[in-house]
Amino acid sequence: MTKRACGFVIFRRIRGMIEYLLMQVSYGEHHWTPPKGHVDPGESDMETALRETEEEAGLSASDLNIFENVKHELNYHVNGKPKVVVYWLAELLDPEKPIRLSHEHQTFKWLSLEEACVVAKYQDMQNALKYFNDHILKNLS
Ligand SMILES: Nc1ncnc2c1ncn2[C@@H]1O[C@H](COP(=O)(O)OP(=O)(O)OP(=O)(O)OP(=O)(O)OC[C@H]2O[C@@H](n3cnc4c(N)ncnc43)[C@H](O)[C@@H]2O)[C@@H](O)[C@H]1O
Repeated sequence: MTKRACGFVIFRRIRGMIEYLLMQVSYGEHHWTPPKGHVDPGESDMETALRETEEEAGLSASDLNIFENVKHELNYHVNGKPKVVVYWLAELLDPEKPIRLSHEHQTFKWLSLEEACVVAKYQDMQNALKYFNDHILKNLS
C-alpha cells in the first residue's frame, strides 16, 4: 500500500529575497524537507498538511497564505514501498515569525532556491521547489 504524506513548501519574502523553509530531521540520515508528515486515518490531505506544519514548525493556518491551487506531488520509494508526498505552496505572512521545532527536527534554515536545491538533495524535491519558484515569479512578484 502506498504511504501518503502532505505538507507545505513555505516561502517568505524578506529583504527583497525569496527564501524557502527546510528542516533537518533528527533521526536516520538527517535529511532535509519542508514540513510534512503522514496522513492519519480520516484526515484530508489539507488537514494533514496543517497539523504537521503546526506540530513541526509551530506555524498555524493564520500564519500562512496557502495557495490551494498550487500543489506538486512527489513519488518515491522508502524501504521498497511506494510513497506519495503532496505539497502546497504557502507564504509566511510575517517573515520574522519564529519557527518552533519539535523533537522530530534538529534544525531549520531559510534558503534561496539555489541553496534549497542543494540541501534538499533529491531531484524530485528540487523540481518541486523550482515549480513553486516559477509560480511565485510569474504570479506573485
Ligand atoms: N530512520 C528513522 N529513525 C527513527 N525514527 C524514524 C526514522 N524514520 C522515520 N522515523 C519516525 O517517523 C516519524 C515521521 O513521521 P511523519 O513526520 O509523520 O512522516 P514523514 O515526514 O513522511 O516521515 P519521514 O521523515 O520518514 O519521511 P521522508 O519521506 O522525508 O523520509 C523517509 C526516507 O526517504 C528519503 N527521502 C526523502 N525525500 C525523498 C525523495 N524526494 N526522494 C527519495 N527519497 C526521499 C529520506 O532520505 C528517508 O530515508 C518521526 O516521528 C520519526 O520518529
